[in-house]
Amino acid sequence: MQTIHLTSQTMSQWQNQFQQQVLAIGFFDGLHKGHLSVIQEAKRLAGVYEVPVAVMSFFPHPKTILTDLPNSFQYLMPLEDKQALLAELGIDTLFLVHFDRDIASLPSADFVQSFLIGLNAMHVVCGPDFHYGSRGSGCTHSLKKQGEGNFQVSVVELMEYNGEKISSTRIRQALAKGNISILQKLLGKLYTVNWCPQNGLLPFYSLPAPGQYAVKLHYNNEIISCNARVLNEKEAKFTHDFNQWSQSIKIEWVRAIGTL
Ligand SMILES: Cc1cc2nc3c(=O)[nH]c(=O)nc-3n(C[C@H](O)[C@H](O)[C@H](O)COP(=O)(O)O)c2cc1C
Ligand SMILES: Nc1ncnc2c1ncn2[C@@H]1O[C@H](COP(=O)(O)OP(=O)(O)OP(=O)(O)O)[C@@H](O)[C@H]1O
Repeated sequence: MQTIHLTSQTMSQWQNQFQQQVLAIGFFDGLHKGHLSVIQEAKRLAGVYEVPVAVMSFFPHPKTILTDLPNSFQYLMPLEDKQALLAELGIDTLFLVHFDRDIASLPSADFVQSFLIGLNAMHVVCGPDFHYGSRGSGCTHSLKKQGEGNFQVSVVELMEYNGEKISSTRIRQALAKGNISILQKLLGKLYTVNWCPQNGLLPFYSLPAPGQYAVKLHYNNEIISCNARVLNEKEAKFTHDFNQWSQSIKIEWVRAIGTL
């Protein structure tokens, strides 16, 4: 998978540089089940048309740019994990739009013209609540109108769990409550963070609320079950001593087992 970094300043040089493609669009933090249905539909359509499939995502998260508290945003995964998962899913190109105030102030029609039509998108796939353009004014209806004559739009069905939308926000809220059991239902797999034995939690991951948890440590093709005590947003202690390990450890959060 290739990653193409786009900014509002450099966008003009990418116009008409790509062959026709199907494009899934959104931020996609954590790549939960709702995101996967968008991406899989894009992949399916690309197979039908026999064209490449792309994902367009943004970085940093729009909420970090459009708020007074940019550092309080809790990401679920860093860009490298998103890239690795998208590559595994068979995506050909990741268009990564650098989200800044210039992009945020772009009217929805201008965004569609240079970022979607300009990249030769022939079919765009999103969820029913996708928004874009300044003040998030563009929606699935405007996307269809603005794409007319250039691309079609497919809006996948909203994926829910227990009658509520599966969303990155819901996953962040579940983590903040230490509600680990629901994460697997929303993500389709255990929530995972990367941990450096020397420096602790790596950037762009979020720990669950303070408390005790059963976890699985993945290191050098070995899986070790142990317990974790999360002390605060950045610190946790583990019942397995891995201080001598040199590489980062993948930690899967299996279940909550009690308060501190
Ligand atoms: C050109 C453009 C301008 C945007 N401007 C705003 C904005 O002014 N305010 C806002 O809250 N979000 C803005 N967004 C963010 C979108 O509302 C949305 O979060 C983003 O496109 C990712 O879609 P998703 O959240 O559905 O994944 C903008 C997005 C784009 C592409
Ligand atoms: N539950 C869902 N079912 C179907 N599509 C979804 C679902 N959640 C998100 N999408 C779609 O996936 C793409 C990426 O969405 P986005 O990153 O905004 O996810 P989100 O979970 O809604 O995030 P947040 O909670 O941070 O707003 C968008 O096209 C969005 O409409």
